[in-house]
Amino acid sequence: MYKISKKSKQILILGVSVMTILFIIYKVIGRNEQSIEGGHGNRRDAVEDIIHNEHDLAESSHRIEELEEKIAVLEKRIPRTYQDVKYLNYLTRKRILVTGGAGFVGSHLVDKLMKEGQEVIVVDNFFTGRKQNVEHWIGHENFEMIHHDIVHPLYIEVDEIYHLASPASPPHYMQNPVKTIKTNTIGTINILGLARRVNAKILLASTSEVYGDPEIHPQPESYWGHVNPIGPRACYDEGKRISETLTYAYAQQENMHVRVARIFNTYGPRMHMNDGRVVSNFILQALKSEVITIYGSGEQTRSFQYVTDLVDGLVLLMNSNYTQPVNLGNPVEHTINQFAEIIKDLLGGNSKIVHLAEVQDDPQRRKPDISRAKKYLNWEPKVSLNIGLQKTVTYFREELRKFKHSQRNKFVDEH
Ligand SMILES: O=C(O)[C@H]1O[C@H](OP(=O)(O)OP(=O)(O)OC[C@H]2O[C@@H](n3ccc(=O)[nH]c3=O)[C@H](O)[C@@H]2O)[C@H](O)[C@@H](O)[C@@H]1O
Repeated sequence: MYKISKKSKQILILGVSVMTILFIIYKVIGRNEQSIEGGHGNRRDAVEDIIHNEHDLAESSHRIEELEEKIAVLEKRIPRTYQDVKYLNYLTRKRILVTGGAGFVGSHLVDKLMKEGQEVIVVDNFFTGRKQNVEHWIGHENFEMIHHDIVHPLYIEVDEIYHLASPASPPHYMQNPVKTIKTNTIGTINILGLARRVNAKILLASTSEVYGDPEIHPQPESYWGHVNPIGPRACYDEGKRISETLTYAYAQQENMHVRVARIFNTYGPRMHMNDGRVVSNFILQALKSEVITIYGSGEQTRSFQYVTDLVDGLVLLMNSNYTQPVNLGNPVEHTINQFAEIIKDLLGGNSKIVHLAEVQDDPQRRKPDISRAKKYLNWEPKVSLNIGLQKTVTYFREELRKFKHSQRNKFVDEH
């Protein structure tokens, strides 16, 4: 028998093992190479897909741009209808800036000035103002809207300025007190600076809040007020007080034409649903059969004027020669308890009245002495509380309907 030596056996085993290992390594490398090649192929496909998609996207956005241009052209052909405006020739027509012109009061003033035939420029940062308040004038040749925050300087040419820009509802101005102060200090300086540069007459919308929690009743313009300078309302009260100070300082130093209106509680259509002031709160609560919320005892008083009375007064003041502050408000005074009952009676419904915590520094009695406005402007309010509230209720009913409709659509979209 052929005998294999022990050494040869070892060499043979070693050789077979090496061959096996080499074979395994070869197989593994081969597979990897294959997968690398395959990977390259997938990536190439993916890159091609991306290029293809980008091309599609570019083509689609180009097509969308084309369609948008076409829509714009077609829209221009649709005749828009506007409320009638008077025709004024270029000698009598004024260019009037309304800061805060998309707000509740501002937009009613814009309506009045537009109908008079003036050229109106609205400046608003839309913090509390809304485009929908003035959308019925968009596109009119006498109307222009600028999205601008008056804490930055503004350079335009105007003849008159109604300076209304500032949040006015307590929950709104307290929500961002620093912004409220900036608007009423830096913002007012910017607008006074603009008035000085272009020699425009300027009317400042001040407020009954400059009287703070008054110790004199009713409040005449000669009263200096009772304001807590570090309380939660101070951002607005002191903001408006410094606005008045600035206005008269500019008037004296720069020989400018100024007017100051101290506006008392005002209500009407276009108040925001979230305005938070008593008129909108009570009406909405009664319409929704929710509880009517009285802050504190409800024995504090207010005197409510309808917004169109106010804007009539603002325009009369601007056109007068009177330069001292003028109260604009309705002197018919009610306690908040009485006002809640008035709203309940008007709307029927079964809302309950509840008393919540009292608001800090809430003025306890407020009623304007309007003898100045009567004497110098021949102005007094015309719209009774009953008529004004009915118009406001009609507006809020419609707002609620639109809101419910939008909520229903939202629900349908989401499901
Ligand atoms: O409406 C206005 O024109 C004025 O509104 C506010 O002053 P305020 O009188 O405090 O206005 P509201 O928030 O409407 O409050 C009036 C009274 O009703 C009370 N209130 C308000 C809301 C509510 O839900 N329940 C309620 O009892 C308040 O505590 C306050 O005593 C602003 O600070 C003024 O600048 C602005 O000129």
